[in-house]
Amino acid sequence: MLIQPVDYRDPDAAKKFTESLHNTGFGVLTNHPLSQTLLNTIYQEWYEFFQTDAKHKYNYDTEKMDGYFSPKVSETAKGFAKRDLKEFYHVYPWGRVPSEVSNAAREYYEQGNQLATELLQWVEDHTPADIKAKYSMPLSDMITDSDMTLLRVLHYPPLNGDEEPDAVRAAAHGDINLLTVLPAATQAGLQVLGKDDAWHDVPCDFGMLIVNIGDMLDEASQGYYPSTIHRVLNPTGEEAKKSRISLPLFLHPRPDVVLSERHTSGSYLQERLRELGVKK
Ligand SMILES: O=C(O)CCC(=O)C(=O)O
Ligand SMILES: [Fe+2]
Repeated sequence: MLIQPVDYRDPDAAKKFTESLHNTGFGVLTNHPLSQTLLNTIYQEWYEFFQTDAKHKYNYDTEKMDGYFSPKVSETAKGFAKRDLKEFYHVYPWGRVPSEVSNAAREYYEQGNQLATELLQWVEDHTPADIKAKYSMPLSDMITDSDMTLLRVLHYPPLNGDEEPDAVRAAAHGDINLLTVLPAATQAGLQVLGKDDAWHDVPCDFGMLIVNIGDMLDEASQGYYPSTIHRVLNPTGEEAKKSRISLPLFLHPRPDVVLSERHTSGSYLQERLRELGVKK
């Protein structure tokens, strides 16, 4: 399976990009409008933040889910026994941002949310009529005034060899939300499970933007846009001595939005968070 990067400036970008999402659950954009300077600032200052004990002042709120998730509470992917080798911080528009970092993450949240909104419109415009007829409302309306979209700043620490056997940076999982927007991280490692049942590297050259479908859009589109399983591999050799920082933005609808006959966005999220072991 080859995920073919699409140039955001191509007049046919929306068509090519949504075809890729339909066929693979993933799409990759080049020449996207997100500021690389802003991304570099975030990678640098949050890397430094994760090196300090200050992070513990912001331990995550078990109800609202904003704040810092240490490696001890980090997610266990559905069906796995070992926790992922990662720590992360959830930024919500109404939530806490550490005083140790600048406003860059909030600025990026705005930019990322705007682009995600445009890409969701592409998805909607290229949904076949029979599938579209089953959306409870236009996709763009599902996110209007939503304050559930979250920016996750992820730090995968260097591996020192005493990790539990079988523990990986991110075990195979699908995302919960509608769409995920993920700028190329500071290191390779992201792979997607193809229809051929083999793992494939996701193109991740510097400056690329990776977008993938989450379970909520899979549910609402009855699988037309498939949520695809992905993982982050442990690096080896010299790469293992380095941290990896990545920055997924998870686009979420309002909790009251009806996704399907079975689920609202709210009921779906609560079920999935319990499965991940981060919520009781
Ligand atoms: O770090 C990455 O490249 C991907 C992270 C991811 O899949 C997630 O947090 O859901
Ligand atoms: Fe993911």
